[in-house]
This record gives sequence, C-alpha cells and structure tokens, in this order.
Amino acid sequence: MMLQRRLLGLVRLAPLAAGTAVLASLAAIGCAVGQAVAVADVLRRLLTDGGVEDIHAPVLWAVAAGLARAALLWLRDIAFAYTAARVKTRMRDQLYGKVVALGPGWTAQRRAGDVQTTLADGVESLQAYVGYYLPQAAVALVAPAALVGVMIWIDPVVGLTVAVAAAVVPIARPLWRRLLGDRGTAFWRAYAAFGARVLEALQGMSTLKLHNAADRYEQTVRAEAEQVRHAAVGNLKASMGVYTLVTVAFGVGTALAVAVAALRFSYGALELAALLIVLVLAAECFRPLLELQNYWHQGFHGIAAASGMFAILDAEPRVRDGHRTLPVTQAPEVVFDQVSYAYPGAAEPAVREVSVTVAAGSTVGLVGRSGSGKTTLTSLLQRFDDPTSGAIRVDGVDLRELTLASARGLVSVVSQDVYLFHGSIADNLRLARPAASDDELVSAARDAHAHEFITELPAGYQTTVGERGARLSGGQRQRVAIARALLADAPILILDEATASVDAAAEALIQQALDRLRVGRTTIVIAHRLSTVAGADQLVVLQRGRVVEQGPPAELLARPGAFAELAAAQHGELTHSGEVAR
Ligand SMILES: Nc1ncnc2c1ncn2[C@@H]1O[C@H](COP(=O)(O)OP(=O)(O)OP(=O)(O)O)[C@@H](O)[C@H]1O
Repeated sequence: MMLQRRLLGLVRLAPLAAGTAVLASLAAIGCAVGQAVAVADVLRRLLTDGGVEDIHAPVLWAVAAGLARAALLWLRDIAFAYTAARVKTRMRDQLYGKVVALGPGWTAQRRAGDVQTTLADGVESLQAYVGYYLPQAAVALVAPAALVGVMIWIDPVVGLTVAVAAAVVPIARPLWRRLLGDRGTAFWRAYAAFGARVLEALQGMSTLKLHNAADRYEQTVRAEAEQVRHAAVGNLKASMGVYTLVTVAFGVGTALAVAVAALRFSYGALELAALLIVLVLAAECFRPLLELQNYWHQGFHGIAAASGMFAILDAEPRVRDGHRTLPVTQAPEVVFDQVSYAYPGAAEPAVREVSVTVAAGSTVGLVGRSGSGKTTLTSLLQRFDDPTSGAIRVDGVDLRELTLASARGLVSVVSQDVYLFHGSIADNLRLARPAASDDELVSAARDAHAHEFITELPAGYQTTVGERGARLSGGQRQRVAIARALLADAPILILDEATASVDAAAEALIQQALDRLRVGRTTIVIAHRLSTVAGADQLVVLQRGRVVEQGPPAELLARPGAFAELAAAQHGELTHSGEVAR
C-alpha cells in the first residue's frame, strides 16, 4: 500500500499532463454519451415523425460529438505520454543524483548491472503504470460511477445490473494485486540479475576468453535467462487469468444489461430512445475499466521495479556533508588519529587504531601485504566513508566537518586502475578542471610526459579514447591520469602503485612525471613493490590493519622487523635498487 501511495506521488511530478489526461478522458466519455443521446434522438424522430429534415440537427450533434471524442482521445494519449516521459526523466535525475550522493562506498557493495538495470529499464517500465495506469485509475473511479448514476436515473433495474457487473473490479483488485505482486517482484529480480550478469560478461570478456571460461559462463547466463523466461511466463499466466476473469465479467455484465433493457423495453417499461442510451452507457461504463485492466497488464512491471528504485532513493548516505570548507593554498599536514574502520557487514575491522602523521609536503609510503588495509586508509582520506572510530585531520580540521565537495577537492589520486571515460582526451582531462584552457591542457600533458603521444594520435587531444580508455596503453592511460591530477591541482596526492603495469622505459617517464606532480603536495604512496617507496620520507608498515612499524625507509631496512622481512621476501629488491642501501 505504501508503495502504491509513493507511486501515486510520482504523478505529482507531472500534475498538468496527468490532469489533462484525466480531464480529456472524462470529456471523451461525455462526448460518447452526447453522441449516444444524439443518435437516440435521430432514431426517435425517424420512428415517431418520420421527417428526414427533422434529424439534421441531432445528426450534426452526433458527428460533432464523434469528432470531439476523437480529438480528446488524441489529447489524452499525448498527455499520457507526456506524463510518463516527465516522470521518467525526473525519476532518473533523482536516482542518478542519489547514486552519486551515496558514492563509491555504496556502489562497491552492489552489482553495477543491478543499479544500471534499475536506472535504465526499471525507470522505463514506469511508463505504463505511472504514465497511463494511474491517470486512468482516476477516470475509472469517476466515470463508471457517474454513468451508473445516469443509468439508474433512466432505469434503476438496468443501472443496478451494470453496477453489479462493474463491482467485480474492486473485488478482483486485491486478488490480482496478490497474484501479480509477488510474481512481478520475482520477475524483476530475475531480470535485474540477468542484466547484471550480461554486463559482467561484457566487462570481463577477455578474462573469460583467457580462461576458456566463456562457454561455462554462457551456461550461467543461459540459466539466468531461463529464470527470466520462467518468471515472465508465471507472470503472464497469472496476469492473463485475472484479465480473462475481469473481461468475462464485463462481457456478461454488458450482455445482462442488454437483455434486461430489451426485456423492459418489450414490457413497455423503457422507451426506445432510453433503451439506446442505456445500451451505449453500459458499454461506455465498462470501457474505462477495461482500459485500466490493459494498462495494469502493461504496467505492473513498473510496480515491481519501483521497490528497487525506492530502495535506492531511501538509502542513507554513509557520509554526511559537513559545514566547513578548507581553502588550502599550501601542502597540508594529514593526521590519521587512532583510525579504525570496518566495512559494512564485515566481521573484522579492515584498519585498527592507525595513527600516522604525514608532515606537510612530505611523502609517506604505505606498505604491507595484500589485504593489510592500505587502500582502505586512502579511501577514508577521500571520504568514501568515515572511520568507525578515530579521526582524519587535514591541517587540524576533522574531515567530517568539511563539505564533501571541499573534502574531495583536497585530494587527487593516480592509481594503477585509471578510469577514463568514453570521450576525447581533452574531455577526460577537463574532468579535473572544466574551465581549463587548451594551453593549460597542453602544459599539464607536457609535464605528465603525455603531450608527445597525444599529438601522435589521429585527432590529437580530440581523439576518442574508448570506454575505460581502451584505445590507450596502460602507460598512456596513467600519463593522462597524471596530467588530470596536475590540472586538478589538489594539495594532497594519493599514488596507488602508479607504475605497476608498465615497462621500464614507460616507468621512467611516469616516475619523472610523478616526481613533478609531488612537488608542493603532501603525498601518500601505496606500494606493493618496495622500490617505488624507497624515496619516501617515511614508511608506514601495516599488518592486518595495524601499524607495526613506521620510520624512514633506510632506518626500517636496517633493523630486523616487518619491513626488513617484506624486503627480504621481495628478493632484496630495495638493496638492488640502490636507493635505500646507500
Ligand atoms: N568493499 C569491501 N567490503 C568488505 N571488505 C573489504 C572491502 N574492501 C576491502 N575489504 C577488506 O578489507 C581489508 C583491507 O583491504 P585493503 O583493500 O585496504 O587492503 P590493501 O592493503 O590495499 O590490499 P592490496 O594490497 O591487495 O590492494 C581486506 O581484508 C579486505 O578483504
């Protein structure tokens, strides 16, 4: 019920169009009644006086009513479509805004395909329900009652016969809601899961091919497609059952009304003109109810999908906007003060009581085995979520006090997993600073050692890079990301194993670009290969979420402990790199 009320609330997003649809529908029914009265009048005049010249006026009325009805139904259909389009657009805006507000902490807990299906197909499926069904429900509430009232006034027996047949709708409604509601939800779940599966198959196509797993995965996709088919057929059966029940009730109702009216006409209890009017009214009375049935049939997927949409709209963002902004002109000091954090639903915290001070303008390297909490700490610095306890302070200000825009404006990230959007290189660079001039783009790209390869591309800065930057090499993508970070000009920099996926020559270029990027910023480097953090001012060694050692790299290497063990495990990589050993 709650869901129905909220869906009804959606119509308020397009009040004018929905109102026009309802009024046009009611007026069209009025025209049908007017037409019936005019036709009855024609017949009455022909049968009683027999003068053809007498019937001009009612014939004209009947034609005018017919034309007006056609025009009104056309207007109603346009208003229906407009209501649906407006509701869908507003719903998509709201959902997209909410997903963005919920942020990466929320999306990480969900399948992207699920969210995508809800935003695209789910919203689309609102068309029939919100755009057509709900306005029609208002018509179906008013028109049959009014028409039955008129019929009772003309002939109570016929009127009451129609009223009894029409009463099948309120009786069948709870039945069809129960029957179709659960099946609709089951169908929608299966459909969204299938959508998510297909998206994952597309995104992971090369991995599937590499492992010769495409055929096996195809079987999973096929099994899920079968579930969608099964759910859709279950739906259709229930839906058709209810639909048939109601249609039969209306057919029987109309036939009964005709029979009763004819009988009463034969007794002389009803005049011929009244008989004609009553017959037309009986058909008109059922028409909005039948149309309502049709729209329900088309629209109940929208109800099923709506629960997913409202679940997104009702989700609470994990991070709240603070009230302060922090205009930082120089590299700030970053302090992790007794920071602990557990992912939602996780049994164990991912980081525990981490206290680290990153001095203004310095570089701190985070090292530790896989899963030790390095990425989690940098995610907290980007405010993807807030610490479960403790605080992160930038120049003494708790990040929670800052507006999200201000907090995120403090940090740029260059990671091995660079995300480039389908669009030109220039578009991707301007993501960091929309107002950047062409000269500024070139200057940032030069500093990132990206300008040379960009100018060699077919359309230079206007070259389309493909989805996720697929048309660029790993090293090229990273240099675009570095140029983007230079343009963003944030005072805190997170480097996440930024040179992991490139060859030695590209690594040298990227390293130079990163060194330039680090100047004047406070930097946190996540490294799996210890050589990448050998030049850091401080290293923080994490083990199962705890800091077990911290200090300058050379000092840590010189004494027995977690870092020395890590270094030894990496075959003396540090010593070979020469930097720390010296
Ligand atoms: N979204 C998540 N939900 C639940 N647990 C998570 C999530 N992300 C990470 N974890 C867990 O938190 C712990 C720390 O993970 P984190 O990614 O911070 O480690 P890491 O040191 O960066 O690892 P790696 O070097 O492999 O990237 C791990 O035990 C991991 O399983």
